[in-house]
Amino acid sequence: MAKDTTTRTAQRSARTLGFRRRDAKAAPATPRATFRQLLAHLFANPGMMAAIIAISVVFAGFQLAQPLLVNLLITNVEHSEVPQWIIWTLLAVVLIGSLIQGLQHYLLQRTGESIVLRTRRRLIAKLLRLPISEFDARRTGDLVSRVGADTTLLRAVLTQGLIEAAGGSLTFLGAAIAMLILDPVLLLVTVAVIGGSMVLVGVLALRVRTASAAAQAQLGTLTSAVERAVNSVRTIRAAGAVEREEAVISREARTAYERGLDVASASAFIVPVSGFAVQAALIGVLGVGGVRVAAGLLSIADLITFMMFLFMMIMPLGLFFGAVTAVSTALGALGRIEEILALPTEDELDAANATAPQITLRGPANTDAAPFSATIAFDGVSFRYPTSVVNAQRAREAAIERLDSLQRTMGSGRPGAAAPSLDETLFRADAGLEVEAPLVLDQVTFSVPRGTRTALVGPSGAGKSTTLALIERFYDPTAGAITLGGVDLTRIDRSELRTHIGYVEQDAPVLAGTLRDNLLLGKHEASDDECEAVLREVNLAAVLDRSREGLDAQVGEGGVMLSGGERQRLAIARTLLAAPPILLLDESTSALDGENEALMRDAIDRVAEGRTVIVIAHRLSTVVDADQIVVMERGRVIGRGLHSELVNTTPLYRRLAEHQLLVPGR
Ligand SMILES: Nc1ncnc2c1ncn2[C@@H]1O[C@H](COP(=O)(O)OP(=O)(O)OP(=O)(O)O)[C@@H](O)[C@H]1O
Repeated sequence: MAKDTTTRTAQRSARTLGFRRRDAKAAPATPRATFRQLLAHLFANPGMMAAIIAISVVFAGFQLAQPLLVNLLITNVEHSEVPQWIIWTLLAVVLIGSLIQGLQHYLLQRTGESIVLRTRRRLIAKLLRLPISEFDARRTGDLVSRVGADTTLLRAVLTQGLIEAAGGSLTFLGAAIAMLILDPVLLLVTVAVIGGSMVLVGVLALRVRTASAAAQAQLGTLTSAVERAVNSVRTIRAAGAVEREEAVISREARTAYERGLDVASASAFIVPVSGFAVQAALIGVLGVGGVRVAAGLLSIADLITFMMFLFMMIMPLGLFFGAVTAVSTALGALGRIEEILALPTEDELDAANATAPQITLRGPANTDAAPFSATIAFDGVSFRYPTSVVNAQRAREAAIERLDSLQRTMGSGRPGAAAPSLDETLFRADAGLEVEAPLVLDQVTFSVPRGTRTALVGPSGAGKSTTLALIERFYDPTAGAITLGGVDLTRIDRSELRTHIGYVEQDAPVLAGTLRDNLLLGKHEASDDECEAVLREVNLAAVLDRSREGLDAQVGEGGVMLSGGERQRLAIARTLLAAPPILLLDESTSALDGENEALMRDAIDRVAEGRTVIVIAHRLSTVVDADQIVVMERGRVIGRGLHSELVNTTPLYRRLAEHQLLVPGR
C-alpha cells in the first residue's frame, strides 16, 4: 500500500512537471546510411533522372564548344580576319547554354522536391503503422524531426550536391579530354595538384559525416524538448517552471549550436584545401604553359583555350567538393530516415509471425457469436511489455522519484537549492538501466458476454489499461489467448478487428480544430445530422448550442475550450459515429463535478444500449449497475461479480467502495 502511494505521488509529480510516458526515452544511437541507399532515393524516378542526364549532356556540349570557338577566333585574329559566323555562333552557344542551365536547375529542384515528398510520404505511412511499442520506446519530437529536418537535408544534398556534381562531371571529363589533346604535359601539372587535394578532401569528408550525424541527432533531441514544453505549457506555467524549462531547452539549443560548429569546423578545412588546389593549378599551368609557349611547343591560342578548359574543369570540381560535404551530411540524415523505414509495421510483423491463416469476420462480431456465447474472453492471459519499453518506463520512474525528492528539498525552503533539470535527471536515470520486464498481467481469465456491460476496477497500476490495450491489439499476450466470438484475436486482421471495437483512451485526445473535425475522425463521411445526433446522445447538446457556429465551433489546441468531462464525452461521440458493436472506455481519472459526473454516467448508460461495453471505472458510480465487475490487483483478477456480491466477497473492492461512495458531499 505504501509503495502504491509512493508510485502515485511520483506519477502525480510527473504530471505536474509536464512529464509524459514518451518523454523518458534514451537518445537514439546515431545511425548511418550507405551511399547506395542515397542513390536509391535519387533513382526513385528514373524518367526524370534520364531527362536530367540528357540535359546535362547537352549542357556539357554547349560549354565545351565555347573554348573551341574562342580558339578558332584567336587563330583568325592572328591572321587579321574574323569571320562573322564565329562571333554569332559563340554568342548563340553562350546564350542557349545559359537557358539550358536554367532548365537543368529547375528540373534539379523539382526532382529534389519530389524525392522529399516521396520520402516524407513513406515515413508518414510507416510512422502511422508502426507497432505501439515503438512509440513507447522512442521520443515523439525525434520522430517528428525525421519527417521534417532530415528529409529537408536530403533534398539539399540530392539537388545542390549530388546531381549537380554528377552533371558537372561530364563537363569535367570533356574538358580533361580536350586538355589531353591540347597539351598532355600541362594536364599532368593540373592532375598532380588537383588529385592530391582530392585525397585530402576525402579524408576530411569522413570527419564531416560523423559530425553532421551527431548534429542531426541533437536536432531531434531539441525538437523533443520543445515539443514536450509546448504540449505541457499550462502545467509548466502553473508549476512556475518556465525558467527551468527555458534553461533546459536553451541548453539543448546550445548543444545543437555546438554540434553545428563541429560540422562547420570539419567542413571549414575543405574550403581552403579546394581553394588552394584551384589557385595552385592556375599558377602551375600559367608558369609551365608560359615556358612552353616561349619554347615554341604551344601556341598562345592553345594556352588560352587550355586555361578556359581548366576553368571549366575547376567549376565542377568545386561542385564536387561541395557534394562531398553535402553527401557526408546527408548520410547522417538518411541513416535516421532509413532506420524508421526499416522497422516492420504491425501488419508486416503479423505476416511474419502468422502460424495459422488469418480469419475474416463476417458481419459485426456481435451478431456472429451465438446469442449467449462470450463476445470477448480472456483465457489465462499473461503479458509483459517489451524489454526496451520497460527500460524506458523504468528510467522515467527513476527520474520521477529523483525529481520528487529534489522537489521536496526545494519545497522545504532550503535557500539556494538548485532547480532540477528534467532532461538531466532523465538521462542520468536512463544510463545503464537494463531490467527484465515484469509480468503486468498474470493469468487473467474472464469473459464478457455479448451486449453486457463489464467494469474493470482496481488500484493504479493493476493492469486495467493494459487489458484494454490487448483487446485493441496494441500488444499481443505473452501467454494465454484472447478470443472474440470464439476466434483468437491474433488470427483476425488488426484493422478489421478495430472496425468492431471503439476505444476511448483515458485522456482521450481531442484535436485542435472544430467539433466537426473531431467527429469526422470517427467516420469521415458522417452528415451534420448524424454528428448532431451523436453529440446529443453523449449529453453534449449544450456544447453544440453554446455558440452560433454549431459544429464549426473551435475546441482549441487539445480541446482546451472544453471541460475535462466534455472532452471525454466528445471522444466517446467520435467513437460512436463509427457504430462499433464493442466499446472500450478508459474513464478519465480527472475529477468531475457532480453535474458532469451525472452527465457522463447518463451518456455511458445510453451508449451501452445494444453494445458490449468494457469500462475502466475510476468512479464507482459507473460500476454499481454494471452486469459484471472485474476487480484487478497487481495484474491478477481477484474478484468477479455484481457490486452487491463483491462488497461482501472481495475486501479490496469493499475498501474502494467505502472510500468512494462514502466521500462526504457526493
Ligand atoms: N507503455 C508501457 N510500457 C511499459 N510499462 C507500462 C506501459 N503502460 C503501463 N505499463 C506498466 O504496466 C503496469 C500496469 O499499467 P496499467 O496502465 O495497465 O494500469 P492501470 O490499472 O490501468 O493503472 P491506472 O488506473 O493508473 O491507469 C504498470 O506497472 C505500468 O507502469
